[in-house]
Amino acid sequence: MPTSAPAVRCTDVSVRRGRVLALDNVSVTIPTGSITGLLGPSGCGKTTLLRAIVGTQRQVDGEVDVLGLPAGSAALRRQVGYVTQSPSVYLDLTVAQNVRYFADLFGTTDAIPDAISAVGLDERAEHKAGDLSGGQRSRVSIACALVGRPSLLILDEPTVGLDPVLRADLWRRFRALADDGVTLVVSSHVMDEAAHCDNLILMRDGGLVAELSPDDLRSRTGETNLEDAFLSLIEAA
Ligand SMILES: Nc1ncnc2c1ncn2[C@@H]1O[C@H](COP(=O)(O)OP(=O)(O)OP(=O)(O)O)[C@@H](O)[C@H]1O
Repeated sequence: MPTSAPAVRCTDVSVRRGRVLALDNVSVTIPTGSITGLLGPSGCGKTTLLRAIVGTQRQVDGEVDVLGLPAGSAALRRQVGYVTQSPSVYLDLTVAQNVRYFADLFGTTDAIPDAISAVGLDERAEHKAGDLSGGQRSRVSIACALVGRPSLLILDEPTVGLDPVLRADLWRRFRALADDGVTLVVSSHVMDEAAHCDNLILMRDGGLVAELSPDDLRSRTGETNLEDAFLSLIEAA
């Protein structure tokens, strides 16, 4: 189990977006070198919490510390990778050119082959992103984040729209990254993805429901199925 300082510590974080209290006094700790799943129904505040951690969310009340610095600090730009929900890739560039573009920004061109391999796109490296499937484009986005060799990788619903084989493959790759010491935070609204995570942050209506491991979730609720366990936790709240 990781013993170092947490990668992220959120303390009493609240965010209002328009008329909605998107985050309501949320405090969570994300351990280093592990996979943390951020789970909860659509609209519960997952993206807002990820944005607060990355430092792109405006008007955050409370404290968000990332790798020992306030979220959004300039020194974190090279250490935090963020993959947003919709793949942001240049469709007229090849996979390799997309990844190279980010590698040039980070000064890490030597990391290009590894980043492409890590998402299983070696054979597509010279294909235009516009000719790829939606799931493959998502993986190009992930490669663009990986090429900067981030210590903290934030992935917002990276497996949406992927078939079960690709999803399993991507989770294997996330595990390999965590084994290499990278901290991953992965959001999903599909509870069965929780089984791939070391720690879970469960949210509902902008609030924290629980912060625990999948095993603790099962034993606390007496449910083996994680979806049932989440529902049982909500009903008990
Ligand atoms: N730009 C915005 N202006 C006003 N309200 C917003 C804005 N973006 C999000 N919200 C609201 O904030 C709340 C939290 O949204 P958020 O995107 O964080 O949820 P989410 O859990 O990531 O949802 P999903 O799983 O559907 O992506 C929702 O009620 C949403 O309607």
